[in-house]
Formats: sequence, structure tokens, C-alpha cells
Amino acid sequence: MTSPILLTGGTQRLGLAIAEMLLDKGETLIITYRTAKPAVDLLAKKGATMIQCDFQRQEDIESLIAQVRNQAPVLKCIIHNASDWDAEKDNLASPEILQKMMQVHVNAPYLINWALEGNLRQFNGFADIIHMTDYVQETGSAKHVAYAASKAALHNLTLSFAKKLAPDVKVNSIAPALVMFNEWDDDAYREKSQKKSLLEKVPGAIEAVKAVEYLLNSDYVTGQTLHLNGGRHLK
Ligand SMILES: NC(=O)C1=CN([C@@H]2O[C@H](COP(=O)(O)OP(=O)(O)OC[C@H]3O[C@@H](n4cnc5c(N)ncnc54)[C@H](OP(=O)(O)O)[C@@H]3O)[C@@H](O)[C@H]2O)C=CC1
Ligand SMILES: Nc1nc2c(c(=O)[nH]1)N=C([C@H](O)[C@@H](O)CO)CN2
Repeated sequence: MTSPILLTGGTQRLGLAIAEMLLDKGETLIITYRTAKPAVDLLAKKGATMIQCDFQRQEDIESLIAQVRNQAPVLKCIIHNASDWDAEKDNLASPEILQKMMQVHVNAPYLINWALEGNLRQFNGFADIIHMTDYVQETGSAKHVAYAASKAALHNLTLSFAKKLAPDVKVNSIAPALVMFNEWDDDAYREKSQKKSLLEKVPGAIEAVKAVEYLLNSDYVTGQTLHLNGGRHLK
């Protein structure tokens, strides 16, 4: 058995695509999920260890850390993918949304990285931490203010943990812009959104999969952001 990789939010969309790629490569996976769904059993059948965990619950975070410490004394990688994309409603500031966004995107990754530092340092070679951030980490968002702030904070964790854990652990952000539509996105939104990037496409989860593969194979990239935005920053 290879040293495990911990992937959070791995049962749908980008996380599921990343999970399936890693399993197909023979990696050992510990995958967290919040909501029961068929993908949980599918991934378990492929050999993944599935752990139910809601990062809004402190006791769940502590339980996850204890289980990973026990199951993975040597840890190869942590991929913080779990995320909610909440918007402020009716142009009202929402302390609840800010707390929720900071909890899942900042508190949980911070505590998990800190607690599992020793496990990562045991890995023979460069271990990895990958934070799934967002294009808005640098631009902000008028409609997802708390979400954007939390993703910017998550990217700052990339910089700090890259400094703190070198030279044993590489720490990087992957910052997608729109790479995968949601099922509720209508044709008008899809048409308009395609045009937001220079390349005028929405590539799907495969671009996140390729970015994870690149970072895991690199021996000289840390404290960086892989921007998956089709040139949107130049539009
Ligand atoms: N899709 C895109 O185009 C973009 C994605 N990103 C980022 O890339 C990553 C993957 O995106 P995408 O696949 O669309 O993500 P999703 O919106 O599909 O969410 C991924 C997973 O996060 C889990 N999750 C949410 N809240 C919690 C929580 N409190 N505790 C535990 N798990 C939780 C969900 O678990 P469950 O289903 O079990 O409830 C879900 O499966 C995210 O970090 C996202 O912010 C950034 C920009 C664009
Ligand atoms: N957790 C999620 N975060 C984000 C999602 C998503 O579906 N889940 N989607 C986006 C959008 O694609 C946005 O990039 C469109 O401009 C952002 N974050």
C-alpha cells in the first residue's frame, strides 16, 4: 500500500474526477464527504477509505484528524477541495455566511494541515498540500464577498505553510475560474460565461485533474498558484 493521500469533498464534480484519477494511478486515498450519495460506495469499492465529515462541526474535524493520524502515519498529500459557494442574499451583509465560508475554507484546512504536519514530513520525498482556491482570490467578488475573502485567506495559508513546511512539503494553490458548470446553470448563463475567458470555453473537471497531476509530479514548485482561467485575467 502506498502512503495515503487525503482528499476532502471527493464525491462529486472536480473532487470526484481527482479521486478517480488518483485511484486509477494506484494511489491510496482517504476521502471525506458530507452527504451520502452513490459515489461514496463507488469510491469505497475502488478501495478508498471514506470518512463522513462536516467541516462546519469542530468535532468532525477532530475526529478526521485522529482517524488520519491512525491510518496514515506517513501521509503523501492533502488536497483541500471541500467547499461551499455561498452568495450574500438581497445585498445584506451576513455574519453567518462569513463564518460558514471561513470555517470550511480556512479553519478546517488550517487545523488539518497543522495537525498532520508530522505525518507529511514522514513521507520519503516531497509531500504535498494543495489548496483549491479560486480566481477571485485576487479579484474579489461583488456577489460572493465572504466566499472570495475566504478563498483569499486559503491562498494565504498556501504561502505561510509553504514557508513553514519547506523543504519537506510543497504547498500550492489551484485557482480555477469557471471550469465546470453547475446543473442549474441555464443556457443563457452558459453562453455568457463561455465568453468571460480569452479561450472562450468551460473545460470541465479534467483541467483540475491535470493541475493536480502536475503539482504531484513537480520537484520545484511551492508557494505558487496554478491559475485555471483560460486567460480571463487579460479580458
Ligand atoms: N467548479 C468550478 O468551476 C470552480 C471550482 N472552484 C473550487 O474548486 C473546488 C471544487 O469545485 P466543485 O467541484 O465545483 O465543488 P462542489 O461545489 O461540487 O463542492 C465540492 C464538495 O465540497 C463538499 N463540502 C461542502 N461543504 C462542506 C462541509 N462543510 N464539510 C465537508 N464537505 C463539504 C461537498 O460535499 P457533499 O457533496 O458530500 O455535501 C461537495 O461534494 C472547490 O474548492 C471550489 O471552490 C473554484 C472556482 C470554480
Ligand atoms: N464550491 C464551489 N465553488 C465554486 C463553484 C462551485 O460550483 N462550487 N463554482 C464557481 C463558479 O464556476 C464561478 O467560478 C463562476 O464564475 C466558483 N466557485
